[in-house]
Amino acid sequence: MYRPGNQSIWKGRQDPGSTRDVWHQVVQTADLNAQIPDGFCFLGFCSDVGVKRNLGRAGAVDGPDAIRKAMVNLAIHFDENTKLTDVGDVVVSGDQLENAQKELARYTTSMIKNDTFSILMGGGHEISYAHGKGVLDTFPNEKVGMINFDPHFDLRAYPQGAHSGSWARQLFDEYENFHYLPIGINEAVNIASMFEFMRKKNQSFISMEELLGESEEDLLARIDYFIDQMDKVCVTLDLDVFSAGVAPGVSAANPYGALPHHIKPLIKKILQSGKVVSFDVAEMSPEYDDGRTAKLAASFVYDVVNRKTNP
Ligand SMILES: N=CN[C@@H](CCC(=O)O)C(=O)O
Ligand SMILES: [Mn+2]
Repeated sequence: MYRPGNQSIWKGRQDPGSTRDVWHQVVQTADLNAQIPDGFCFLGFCSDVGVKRNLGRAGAVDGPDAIRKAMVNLAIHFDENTKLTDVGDVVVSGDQLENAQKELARYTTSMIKNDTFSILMGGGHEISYAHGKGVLDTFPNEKVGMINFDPHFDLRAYPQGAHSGSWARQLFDEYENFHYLPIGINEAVNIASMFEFMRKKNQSFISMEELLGESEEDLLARIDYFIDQMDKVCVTLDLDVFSAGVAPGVSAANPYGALPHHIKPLIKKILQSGKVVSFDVAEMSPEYDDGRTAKLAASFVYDVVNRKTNP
């Protein structure tokens, strides 16, 4: 079920005389069924059905509003030509995850076709099946690469339906033009058959050891190598790639994770490739947060908007 953007959430700090300093002063709201706005659109996916099906900790259903609230006071460092629009949420009705994923994919396709940059906000990582499907349906004859910042491959089987740990497997199963670069893979939390799956599909990955230990230059060379072979790229940031110390508000809190400075320069460089059509941030779970994780998620939304606008 879709619901349009709600202007009442976009309020925050208001310094005397200030009219255009912070995001809540410029973010508009819209109904995607009436018009697809230009610029950047924020679309939430209110779901933790996939997390529950994957036996994770529930709570991500309220993730989109938590991220929005952390975005309201972000500083404006772009000009009047940059439009930011909150286009609301796709909400899972009951257990109807697959229907909601199809709906989110359709809206994503519509936005990309309009040349609108979609920033999708989860919600469990099942958001990325919908995100990937939306991109792949838009470009059926092009090589589409998804870069996933995540300790998990998310290549699990899904005999009882889609879930938060199956989305990449589903995209491989359904699309021959899907290509995948996971970054931050922790061997300890991925079963051996997933490494074998990646080998058979001829896909590479960057481990957590490499993410934390290799030079930025070497990491960027590996990422560039992947992007060079793709026609279009989309990015998903699973907040559980971060250390639990900086991102407690997720289902699978990470004892061996990255810090923001490991990932920020990589995402900035990926955005500079000019091939990125959309971005999602997944697994925001306010239930376990004290505000830290939502602010971290918002800081990446900030980077996406600013690096796309001032590369
Ligand atoms: N999106 C999450 N996927 C992980 C969850 C791991 C966990 O709950 O501990 C996975 O299935 O591996
Ligand atoms: Mn994960």
